[in-house]
Amino acid sequence: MPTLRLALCQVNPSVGDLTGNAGLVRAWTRRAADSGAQLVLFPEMMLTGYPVEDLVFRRSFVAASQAALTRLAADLAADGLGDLPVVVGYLDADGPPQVSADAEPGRGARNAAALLHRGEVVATYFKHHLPNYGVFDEDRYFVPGDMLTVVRLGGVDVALTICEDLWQAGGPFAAARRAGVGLVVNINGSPYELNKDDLRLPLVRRRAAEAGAAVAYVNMIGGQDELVFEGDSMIVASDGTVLTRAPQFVTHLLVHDVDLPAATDAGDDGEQLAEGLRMVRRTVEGIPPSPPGPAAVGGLIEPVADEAEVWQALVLGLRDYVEKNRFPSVVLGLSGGIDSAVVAAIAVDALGGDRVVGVSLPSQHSSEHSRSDAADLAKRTGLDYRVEPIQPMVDTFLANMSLSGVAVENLQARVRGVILMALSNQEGHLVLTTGNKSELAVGYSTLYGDSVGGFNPIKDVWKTLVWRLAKWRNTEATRLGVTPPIPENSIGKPPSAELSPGQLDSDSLPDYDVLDPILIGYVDGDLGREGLIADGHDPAVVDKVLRMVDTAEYKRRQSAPGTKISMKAFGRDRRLPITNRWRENG
Ligand SMILES: Nc1ncnc2c1ncn2[C@@H]1O[C@H](COP(=O)(O)OP(=O)(O)OC[C@H]2O[C@@H]([n+]3cccc(C(=O)O)c3)[C@H](O)[C@@H]2O)[C@@H](O)[C@H]1O
Ligand SMILES: Nc1ncnc2c1ncn2[C@@H]1O[C@H](COP(=O)(O)OP(=O)(O)OP(=O)(O)O)[C@@H](O)[C@H]1O
Ligand SMILES: NC(=O)CC[C@H](N)C(=O)O
Repeated sequence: MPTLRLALCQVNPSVGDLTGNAGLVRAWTRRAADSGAQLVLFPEMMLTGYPVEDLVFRRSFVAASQAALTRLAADLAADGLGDLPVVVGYLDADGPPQVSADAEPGRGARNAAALLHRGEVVATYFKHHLPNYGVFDEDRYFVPGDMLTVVRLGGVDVALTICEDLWQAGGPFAAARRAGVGLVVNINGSPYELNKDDLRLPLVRRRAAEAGAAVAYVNMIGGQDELVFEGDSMIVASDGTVLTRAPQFVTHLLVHDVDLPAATDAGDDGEQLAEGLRMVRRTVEGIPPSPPGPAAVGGLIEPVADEAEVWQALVLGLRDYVEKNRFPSVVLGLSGGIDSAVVAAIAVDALGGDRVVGVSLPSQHSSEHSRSDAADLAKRTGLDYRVEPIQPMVDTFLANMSLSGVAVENLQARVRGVILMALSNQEGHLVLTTGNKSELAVGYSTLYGDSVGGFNPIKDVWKTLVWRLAKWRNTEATRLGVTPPIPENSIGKPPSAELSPGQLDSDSLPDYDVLDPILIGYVDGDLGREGLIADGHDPAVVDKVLRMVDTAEYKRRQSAPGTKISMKAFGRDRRLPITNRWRENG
C-alpha cells in the first residue's frame, strides 16, 4: 500500500493581495518540503483570498488571478520546489462574467483548484456545488464545474474537490467512488459558526464513507470583514478514523503520513461518474520520494468550550480587520458597563494594550462607578485611558437649541460619537462600536450616537453570551495566574445607558434572560408569533419584542460590520425589507 506524506497548509490569505498570497504559498511550500511532504494543499481561493464578492465581475481581477497562478507555478519551480505537487485555490474563468451582456451559457467565472507541478498547471478542477444560502452567493458569481479531476501521483489516484462539494451527497464524492480514488482532497473557505466544528467532522466522515476514500480537508484561518475562518483542517481515513486535526484560529502546518490504496484504473477519461460529472484523468510523473521515518505529527486537538471558541473568533476577527485595513490602533468609549468592557478586553487580546484607546465620556447622569469601573478596566488591561467630560459640549448645544426628552438623551450619545470620531480623525484610530446582538435586534441604541463606529466586535453576540464570555475570560485569566481583565463590578451591575436620571435597560426591555430566548427564536430560528408562544413565551412580551425588532430594521441596515459567530448574523444572513407592513401580530 503506498504511503503519501500530506501537508495541509492552514494559512491566512488576504482578499485581493495576489502577490502576498502567492508569497504565502511559496513560503509554506518550502516549510512543507522541509517536512518531507509529497503533496501540499492550500485552501479555497488561496491566491485571491475569499470571498472576493463582486471582484469576480472585474475582468482585470480574473486575468490577474490567472496570471498569478501561472507565475506561481514557475516561481515554485525556480525555488527548487517544482517536484512537489501543490494544490491551490484560485479564481478562473472560461467565459465572460455571468452578469455581462456577452455572457455565454455554461461558461463564466469559476471557483477553481489547480495542481501545480514542475513549473506547470497540470490539472484544474471547477467547484461543482455552489453554496447559495446564508452569506454565500455563489450562483451569482460562478458557473458550476461538470468534471471530476482525478490525478495519479505516487501510485495513488487523488480527486480534487472544493468546500461545498463536501456538504452535499451524490456529487463529487459519489463520483470519486466510481473513479476508485484513494484520496479526496477538499480545499475550503468555510467560515466559523458556533458549533460548526461539531458538524464538520461527522460530515467529513460521511463523505469519506461515500467516496470509500480518505479525505484531506484544509481550511483557511483569518478574518475577512464579517467572516472569520477557523481552520480545523483534518485528515480522515476511509473508515472514518480521524488521523490528525489542526487547532482552530491559528496558522498551522499539518503533516501526516497516510496509507492509501494503489490506483486501480477504475473509470475512464471522459466517463460519466455521477449526474453532471464526467471524469478527467491527469498523471503527475515524479514526486519527491517517500521520506524515511514517520512524519513529525501533531496530536489530535480536543474540542474547547463554546466561550473559548467564540472568544478566539472575536479576537481574530477584530485583529484581522484592524491589520488588513492597516489601522494603527482602535478607540472606544468606556462606560464602566459590560459591553464596552468586553469589547475592550477583546481589543487588548487582539492588539495589545498599547494599541487600544479607551475614553470615559462622563455626563451629568454618569454614576461614579461608570468612571471608577472604566478606570479599573484600564488599569487591568494596560490600555491607553483618557477622560473627556461631555457635559460642557452638551450644555453648549442646549444653550443654542431647545431640546427635551429623548432628543436630550440622544444628544449625549451623539456628542460621545462626535468625540470618538474626532479622535479617530486626529490620531488615526478605528472607532469600535459596542452594541450587542440583543440591542441591535430591538434597536436599543442611538443612531449616530453609541452606534457610531467602523467595526463592532460583539455585533453577533447575544447579551446573555456577553456576560458568559466576560466570566469565562476572567476565569481563564485566574487559571493562568494573571489579572482578570474585566472588573467584577461591570459584570454584576444592572445594565444602564445612563442617558437620563436612574435609567436602566429593564425600564424599556424585558430582562435579558427573557428577551434573548425570544430573540433567538425569532431572529435565528425565523419562528413566527404562534411558534414563539407555543415555545412557552408570554404573548404580551412576544408582541412587544417582535414590534421592536420589526421597527429597528432601519438601524441595523446602517450598522457597522462585526464578526459573525452564529448561523444567522445580522447582515447578509438575514435580509429583510425596511419598508415592511407585515407584522406577526396583525
Ligand atoms: N424607518 C426609518 N428609516 C430611517 N430612519 C428612521 C426610520 N424610523 C425612524 N428613523 C430615524 O431614527 C430616529 C430615531 O432613532 P434614534 O435617533 O436612534 O432614537 P430612538 O431610537 O428613538 O432612541 C434611542 C433609544 O436608545 C436608547 N439607548 C439604549 C442603549 C444605549 C444608548 C446610548 O446611546 O448609549 C441608547 C436610548 O435611551 C433611547 O431610548 C428618528 O428620529 C428618525 O430620524
Ligand atoms: N459615560 C460613558 N463614557 C464613555 N462611553 C460611554 C459612556 N456611556 C456610554 N458610552 C458608550 O456607549 C456604549 C453604549 O452604552 P450602553 O450603556 O448600551 O453599554 P455599556 O454601558 O457598555 O453596557 P451596559 O449596557 O451593560 O450598561 C458604551 O458601550 C460605550 O461605548
Ligand atoms: N466556501 C464554501 O463553499 C462554504 C460552504 C460550506 N457549507 C461551509 O460553510 O463550509
